[in-house]
Amino acid sequence: MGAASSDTKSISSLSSNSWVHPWKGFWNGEIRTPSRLRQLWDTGCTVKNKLRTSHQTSPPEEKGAEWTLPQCVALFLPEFPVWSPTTQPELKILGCVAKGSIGPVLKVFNCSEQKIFALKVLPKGEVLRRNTLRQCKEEVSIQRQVKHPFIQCLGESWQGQRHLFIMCNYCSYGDLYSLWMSAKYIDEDTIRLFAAELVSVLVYLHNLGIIHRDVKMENILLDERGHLKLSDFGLSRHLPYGDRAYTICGTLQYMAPEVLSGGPYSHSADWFSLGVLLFAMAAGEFPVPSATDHTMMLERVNDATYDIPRTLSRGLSHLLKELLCKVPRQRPRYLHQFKNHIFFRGITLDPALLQKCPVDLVLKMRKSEVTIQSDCDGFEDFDWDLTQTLQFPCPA
Ligand SMILES: Nc1ncnc2c1ncn2[C@@H]1O[C@H](COP(=O)(O)OP(=O)(O)OP(=O)(O)O)[C@@H](O)[C@H]1O
Repeated sequence: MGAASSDTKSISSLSSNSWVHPWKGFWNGEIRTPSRLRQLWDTGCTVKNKLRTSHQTSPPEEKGAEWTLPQCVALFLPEFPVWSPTTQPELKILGCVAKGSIGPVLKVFNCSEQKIFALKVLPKGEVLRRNTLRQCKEEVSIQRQVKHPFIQCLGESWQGQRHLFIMCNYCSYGDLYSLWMSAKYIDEDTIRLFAAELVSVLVYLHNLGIIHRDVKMENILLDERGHLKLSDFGLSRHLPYGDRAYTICGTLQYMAPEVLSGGPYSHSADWFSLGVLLFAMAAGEFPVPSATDHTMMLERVNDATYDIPRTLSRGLSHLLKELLCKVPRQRPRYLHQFKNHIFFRGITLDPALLQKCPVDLVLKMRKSEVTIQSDCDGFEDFDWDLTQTLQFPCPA
């Protein structure tokens, strides 16, 4: 299949220097809550050591006293609650599915539910160092809000001593990128079905006022019936219709020119990314070769004429040209525009009906199940027994 993307890592323009403030606050600040978690932190200790020694500094038992919740817990609430020992599921690590940008994605077995899940592990220190706390909370809050057959919805999220955990259903057929790399050819019927599923997802998200900002093959998982699940809401945000965003973020090869130039941009940037994705699936290579930074990438996108292979149908060629249009407001974005589009003639855009269509290509390629590595990127134990270690009531 086509050329591999040389730069498919998600980027964000958030300054790497700006971690200083949240990190400082992490140690110094106090958040007043009526919790009994108090006096946990002695200046200069590591998070781990502090938690280990916390039982030696038991809080007073005065009734009505106001207690201090340590920032290393409070900062991540309420999106990442602390679970009490009785509600913690027993998880067994089966291996590492991928090394994510901040932490690994693990395959775990939930012994109580007898079911396999994917678990994203985010080290708290790394989240703060990269100044991505707000983004992590937004990721969870958006994934909790959305319910759609072609979206990877959130199972659970919680925090431990040093890590944040985000648990989702496990997709055993991996992601669209692996399928694209291993398939010699993706037929137009399969592309149409995938495109229809993604159109229904993006229209749904945009109607909720959510922009995904990282639509790419690696972030689209395949379920056991071969249907798509849009995942990784790590760069998503709430953006009410009519509002504009300015952060340069996403994955270079998929970014719309208005994102590469620093905005203003809106939901239509997601439609451009879909255009790049469909082009790559149909043509076997990306419309524009990857550059090393966003300035060079912008130059390339601005100069691009898009050589759409003549072998593609008229409908698909039209759709690609429209989605890859450099003028954001001229890209299609409403459901009726897609419903009436020649490429979608004869196919429904109703997610419930789409789910019933078989995806032969994926089912034929069942063998290409995800390879699991035993090396879990340094992650060894679930340090989530926060309340057990502290012997205090759970604040969440
Ligand atoms: N529910 C899941 N089931 C199976 N595999 C998954 C699941 N969630 C994620 N993965 C795998 O893990 C990879 C990384 O996941 P994800 O994109 O959510 O993490 P990330 O830290 O944001 O990584 P990146 O920054 O590289 O996108 C995915 O490309 C996919 O291959």
